[in-house]
Amino acid sequence: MADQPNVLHALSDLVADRKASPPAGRSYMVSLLNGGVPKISGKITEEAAEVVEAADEPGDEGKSHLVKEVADLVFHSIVLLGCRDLPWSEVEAELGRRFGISGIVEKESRGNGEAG
Ligand SMILES: N=c1c2ncn([C@@H]3O[C@H](COP(=O)(O)OP(=O)(O)OP(=O)(O)O)[C@@H](O)[C@H]3O)c2ncn1[C@@H]1O[C@H](COP(=O)(O)O)[C@@H](O)[C@H]1O
Repeated sequence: MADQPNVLHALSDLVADRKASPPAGRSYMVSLLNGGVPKISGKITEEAAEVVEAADEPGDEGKSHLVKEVADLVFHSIVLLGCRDLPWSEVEAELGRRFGISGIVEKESRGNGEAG
């Protein structure tokens, strides 16, 4: 699975499956889903802080740590989306919609001021 390009979709599908039919055994995903938005949001806050901490760690070890922390953040974000019955494909579609549009232009189109 780790080498497959669509692991994000597979994880998103798994969240929906776990939500619909929680397995009998231990499942971290199910423990997150049982805690709902407050629990998952708390983990996302923690994971975001860990990404920031890892961001400027030196060398290859620091880079490897940063990758792991970003993976944790993305994983928990996918679980949050699933908790709200949203598939990862909605995020991809939104990023696809924005692709090629300057962030400054895109933010102006939201009607709430300048980017950055
Ligand atoms: N991709 C993940 C995944 N990424 C991160 N995690 C868990 O997220 C948690 C991260 O929490 P913490 O940061 O508190 O962990 P930590 O050990 O303190 O880490 P650091 O603080 O050192 O960064 C750990 O328990 C990780 O195991 C994940 N748990 C599950 N998955 C996927 O979800 C699938 C289903 O999982 P279960 O529902 O548990 O079977 C698995 O097969 C995996 O494919």
